Order: sequence, then structure tokens, then C-alpha cells
Amino acid sequence: MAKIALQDISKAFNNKIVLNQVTLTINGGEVYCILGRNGAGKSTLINIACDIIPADEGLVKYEDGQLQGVTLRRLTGIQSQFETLIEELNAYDYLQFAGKIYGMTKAEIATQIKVLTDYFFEDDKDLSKPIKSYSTGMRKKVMLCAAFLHKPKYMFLDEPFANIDPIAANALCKLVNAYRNENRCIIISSHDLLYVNKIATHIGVIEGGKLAYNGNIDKFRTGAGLDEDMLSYVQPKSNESFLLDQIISEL
Ligand SMILES: Nc1ncnc2c1ncn2[C@@H]1O[C@H](COP(=O)(O)OP(=O)(O)OP(=O)(O)O)[C@@H](O)[C@H]1O
Repeated sequence: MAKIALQDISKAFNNKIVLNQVTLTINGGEVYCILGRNGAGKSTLINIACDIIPADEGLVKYEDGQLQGVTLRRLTGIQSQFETLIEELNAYDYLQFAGKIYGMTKAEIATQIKVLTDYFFEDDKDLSKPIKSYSTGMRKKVMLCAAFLHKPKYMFLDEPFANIDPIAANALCKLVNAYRNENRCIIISSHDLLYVNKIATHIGVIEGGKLAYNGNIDKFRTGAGLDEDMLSYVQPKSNESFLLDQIISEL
């Protein structure tokens, strides 16, 4: 079974403490959504968890031990704030290139590209044009396809719903729910409670460098034990928001 354990993770930038001894475990089958206000440290936590940046203190342990380098990369899918696209390539060539780096066969790459682009692109004509001509949302969708391409055990998505339209956002929710199983851990940072509500099994709220909430979504939804600030992270319960939820899910 997959598992990621972050133990006493601390990180400061220019002497400003961003994460202060954060400890959390994500088990296989869980979709752990990290919430928190702007600048709280969500991206920093994700980047440390997937080894894009080092922690100042603390350990990241995977079920398989302290993985690093190529071994870790082949097991992880990352859609981060850092763009990794190659402007001159079109989406198909870029995804094929990514698949080869992950050691996939030609047939596996072709199958996965078809499955993933079907989730995100109604019209695949644009995918044959160079990436430099893509809109912000299209770029994000190509990066999401690349993250899922090699069916990684550990998935890290940093603000995946930002800049994509509601149709793509709902497709991503479907994909995450289909992808989730006990051999995979999925970690997502987001401000979009509407979508978080559709996919999260667990929630972590970062405040003041600490995990102010760390637990399952059902308890979080009740709002029990949350202070006023944290209640603003809980899905609003007005009829209006439910109506919006319904409209979007029917798109
Ligand atoms: N490379 C860096 N150098 C200096 N400061 C940094 C660096 N990366 C992040 N920070 C600072 O660390 C803090 C946390 O940033 P981070 O991007 O993790 O927040 P976030 O919760 O993801 O925010 P947002 O919701 O706005 O995306 C911020 O104050 C940010 O300015």
C-alpha cells in the first residue's frame, strides 16, 4: 500500500518561518487536500513532499523508504506551479517525450494520451499546434495530462483547478475519483472548495506554519471544533451554492 509520512517538516525563506514542524501522514486511497490562505505554505509543503525543494528540518518518508532521484520521479506525478512545458513541441509530442522519460512503451503512451486528452479536450485539433500558442488553461490541462501519464503511485497537484474552466474542472474531479485506489496517494492544494468537496477524503488547513486542521472530510464538513477563520474554509451551505454545484455537475 502507498503511504507518505511527513515528519516535523520546517521551512523558512529569508528567516521567515513558513512551515513549523508539520507532521502528517497520507495513506493509500486518500485524496488529501491542503487548504490555507494565500502565502500559507501550501505549495511549499507540496514541493517538499515531492522533493522539488528541500526542507530545512524534518523527513519525508514514502512507504518504500526515503526515495530520491529517478526512483522517486518514476513513482511521482507532479503538476506544480513551475511549468515544465516545451514551447516548440505540440501537446502530443510533449506527452510522448514525457512518457519516454518515464520508461513507458510506445503503446502505453498512446493509450494514456488518448484516455487523458479525452478527459480534458473536446476538440483535439489544437493539440497538434505548438504549445507556445496555447491559452493558460490549455497549458494547465497538458500539464495535468503529463502528471497522470505514467499512472504514478504518488500524485501531487498544486492548484490544479486554477485557470481551467468548469467543464475541465469537473473532468478532473472525475479523473481523480477514478484514479484513487489504495495503491496511490493523491495530494492537492486548492482554494476551490466546490471541487475539493467532490474529491477530498482528508483535509489539511495550514495556518501560521502549522496544520490547524488535519483530518477526514466528513468531520471537516460539519464544522465541529473549527474556529471562525477555519469555518470559512468549509463548503458554504446556502441554497445558492448547492444550486451552482448542481448546475456545474450537469455540464
Ligand atoms: N523561493 C522562495 N523564496 C522566498 N520566499 C518564498 C519562496 N517560496 C515561497 N516563499 C514564501 O513562502 C510563503 C509561502 O508560499 P507558498 O507559495 O507556499 O504559499 P501558498 O499557500 O501556496 O500560497 P498561494 O495560495 O498564494 O499560492 C510566502 O510568504 C512566499 O512568499
